[in-house]
Amino acid sequence: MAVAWSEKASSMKALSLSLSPTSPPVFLTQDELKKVAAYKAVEFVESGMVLGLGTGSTAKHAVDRIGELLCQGKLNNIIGIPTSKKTQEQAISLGIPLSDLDTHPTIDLAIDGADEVDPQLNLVKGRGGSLLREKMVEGACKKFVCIVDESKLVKYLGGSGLALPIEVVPFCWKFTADKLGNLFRDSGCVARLRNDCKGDPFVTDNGNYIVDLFLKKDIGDLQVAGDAILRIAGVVEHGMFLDMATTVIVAGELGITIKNKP
Ligand SMILES: O=C(CO)[C@H](O)[C@H](O)COP(=O)(O)O
Repeated sequence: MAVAWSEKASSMKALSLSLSPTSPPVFLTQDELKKVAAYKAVEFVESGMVLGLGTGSTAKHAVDRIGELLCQGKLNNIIGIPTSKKTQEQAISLGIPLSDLDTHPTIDLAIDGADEVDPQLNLVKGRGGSLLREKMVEGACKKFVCIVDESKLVKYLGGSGLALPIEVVPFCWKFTADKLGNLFRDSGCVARLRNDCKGDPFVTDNGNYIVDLFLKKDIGDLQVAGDAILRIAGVVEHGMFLDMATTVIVAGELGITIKNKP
């Protein structure tokens, strides 16, 4: 479904879409596209749902929108399960009631962004560092709607040239990083510890580190690669979300495309 923009979507009031094929497409910024995808995803939310709340600049728009609809009384009895401390803080500031997986092990719907989306709707996530909680929450969902702007679409995971994040325990992280690099050595892989803005190791919400894998080419069977990564002692989780997204909403210059898992 390609839809032409009728107005610039800098505010959601302005976000009305025209189905007329004659409407000229309007250029939107990347953040506006993220907001468009996020607002579309929130249309799937119904009162009474337990919701997985994603992390990142795209998911932030969805959480804002859910808070706005709650405040307006257009949604009721929502329970949010945040995927990071940052999202937890945002949800609290918006008055979204929160819980956790211990209390709500089944989630109706999760909405979250991604760093890469391949044609089979496999994802790379975790460049924001929240991949472990995201995978736990989104793995517990009946429906996982992934929201991206079109720059996130790739032919194969790793194809953007950006990192595949791996969460590792801090203990002897270099040993683990070397093992990860060796695993994909034939693909020219480089493994690098992620640093924060002060140059110290980036620490996740779970007290772990992130090793970023820069893959130079297609690593082939993703399930096999993911299993091999998880077999390395010291690895906590990897950022490939395979066969997890039930729907991907892509906002692009020509409109919204909704891709559903077959
Ligand atoms: O996986 C994530 C955080 O761990 C994010 O969803 C991913 O990095 C996309 O972020 P953004 O919406 O800011 O582009």
